[in-house]
Amino acid sequence: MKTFDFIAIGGGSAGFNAARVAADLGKKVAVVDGAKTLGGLCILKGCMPSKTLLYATDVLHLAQHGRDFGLKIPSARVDMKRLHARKRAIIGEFADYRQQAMTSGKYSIFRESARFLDADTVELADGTKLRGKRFIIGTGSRVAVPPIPGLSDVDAWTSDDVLDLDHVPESVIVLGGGIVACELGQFLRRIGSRVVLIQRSPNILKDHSPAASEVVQQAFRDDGIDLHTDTKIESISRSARGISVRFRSSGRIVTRHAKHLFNALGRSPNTDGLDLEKAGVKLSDDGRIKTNRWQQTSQSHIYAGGDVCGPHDIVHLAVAQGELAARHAFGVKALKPIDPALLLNVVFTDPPLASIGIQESELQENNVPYAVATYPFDDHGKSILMNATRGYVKVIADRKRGRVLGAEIAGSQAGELIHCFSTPLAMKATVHDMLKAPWYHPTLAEILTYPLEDIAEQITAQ
Ligand SMILES: Cc1cc2nc3c(=O)[nH]c(=O)nc-3n(C[C@H](O)[C@H](O)[C@H](O)COP(=O)(O)OP(=O)(O)OC[C@H]3O[C@@H](n4cnc5c(N)ncnc54)[C@H](O)[C@@H]3O)c2cc1C
Ligand SMILES: NC(=O)c1ccc[n+]([C@@H]2O[C@H](COP(=O)([O-])OP(=O)(O)OC[C@H]3O[C@@H](n4cnc5c(N)ncnc54)[C@H](O)[C@@H]3O)[C@@H](O)[C@H]2O)c1
Repeated sequence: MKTFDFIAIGGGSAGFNAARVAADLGKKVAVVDGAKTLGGLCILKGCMPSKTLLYATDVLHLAQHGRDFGLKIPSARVDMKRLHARKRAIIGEFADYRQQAMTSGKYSIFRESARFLDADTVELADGTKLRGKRFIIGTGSRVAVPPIPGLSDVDAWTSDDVLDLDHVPESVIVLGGGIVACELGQFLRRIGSRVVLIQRSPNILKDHSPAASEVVQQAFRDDGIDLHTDTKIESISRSARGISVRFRSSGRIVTRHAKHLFNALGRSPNTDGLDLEKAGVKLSDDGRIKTNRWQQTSQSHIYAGGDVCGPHDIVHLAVAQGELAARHAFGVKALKPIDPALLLNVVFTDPPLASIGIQESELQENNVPYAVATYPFDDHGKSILMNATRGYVKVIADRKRGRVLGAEIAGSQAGELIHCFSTPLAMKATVHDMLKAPWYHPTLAEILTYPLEDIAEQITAQ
């Protein structure tokens, strides 16, 4: 049996980065991954393919609205074969780069799935047994199939299928209103499909404020998406018209038909088949692996990172968790746990949403006084000339000193603009500190000075 200082089970964002750090610390490392293609979700079927496609439909949408800018663009349409080929080429390059890094000899790679025999040993599907002094479990997540009558009987698409389309589907019913449903539902609509989107809660993107969700909801309605919120799906069935979904909405039963069904109802952690009980690794109530602030599971030498433990399926967090776990496992000094007060979230719809830090709902729940100011994009020079007038920016700060606690942006370039707050939040800066910085004119970023100035005035007036 081979023995390693560190074994990463799963070579995605969490496992790969944990293994890289452990190898850099001079440890003997193994990565075990049972996937047909190495690279992990983000590169192969998550962030990168989805953003390649969404960027293309952002360009398409601008071209189709050329008239608004005084341009004559006779027609702009998607060429799905070319878009598909471009996505494959880009993802192929990213995957090659990652695969080279993984097979460079820095650590041993085992292309099999693993399961625990006990807290120190894993067995691979080919029967190989590996002993580890420390482990990280980074096995990721898979699409969930909730118990909705009929859902498991129809051949529903997942995000994997939508990301690999090489034609425009005539019509699609999207189940769910989370990030996957919204990003890819809008993509489908913008390439020309008829899209119905059915969300259970009163708003899509329910992890964001209702006001931010409404900015995207209005854009979806204007795009022609048949949007239904506050619903309860009763049943799904196959019909002569393809797929039919019956759901309750405002006390009425509504039925919608489409050629295809897209299940975007969430993801579940990949814990099945790992025999975690043999290793003594415990799960939380939500089925994810339970970890402490150093990413240790209930067995202190077994760590977990990424979607398998959460609490958020966000790639920079999976990377940070993997790196932290490896450093902690080998006693690197002066480590800091991941700060939940710096949570950063971006939704790549058009317009996009982004938030960082503590949001108003959390402060209200905890009765924490705060100062807040918002400013609309339709009153800002640069966004007006860009015809990007939907939405607003919001800054939240502590009421005494004006320390920035959080920000929310619903509108053009939100995913880029929100990073104006990353360093100030990490450095515990105040609105006054941020106002000392130069802000170039005319830029979109300059809009942020208005809520910052508003809060500075609120504090002076106290
Ligand atoms: C459509 C889509 C778009 C997304 N877009 C974004 C985005 O824009 N930004 C963002 O931050 N996040 C995004 N995400 C989320 C992000 O992709 C994930 O949070 C992240 O990739 C998870 O990384 P991970 O290391 O936990 O898992 P993965 O990258 O999934 O890695 C898990 C690895 O474990 C392997 N494995 C599983 N079981 C076993 C086993 N028993 N033995 C051995 N190996 C095993 C798998 O083969 C896989 O390679 C998106 C997700 C989706 C679905
Ligand atoms: N831009 C990004 O960072 C990005 C992009 C894509 C995915 N992701 C991550 O991937 C993860 C998975 O995303 P997701 O959108 O698949 O899952 P999700 O859990 O975020 O969303 C699922 C949605 O489906 C709804 N839903 C559940 N059951 C329902 C029912 N019976 N009827 C109607 N609606 C129902 C839920 O209310 C929820 O809004 C997320 O955690 C997300 O953070 C991130």
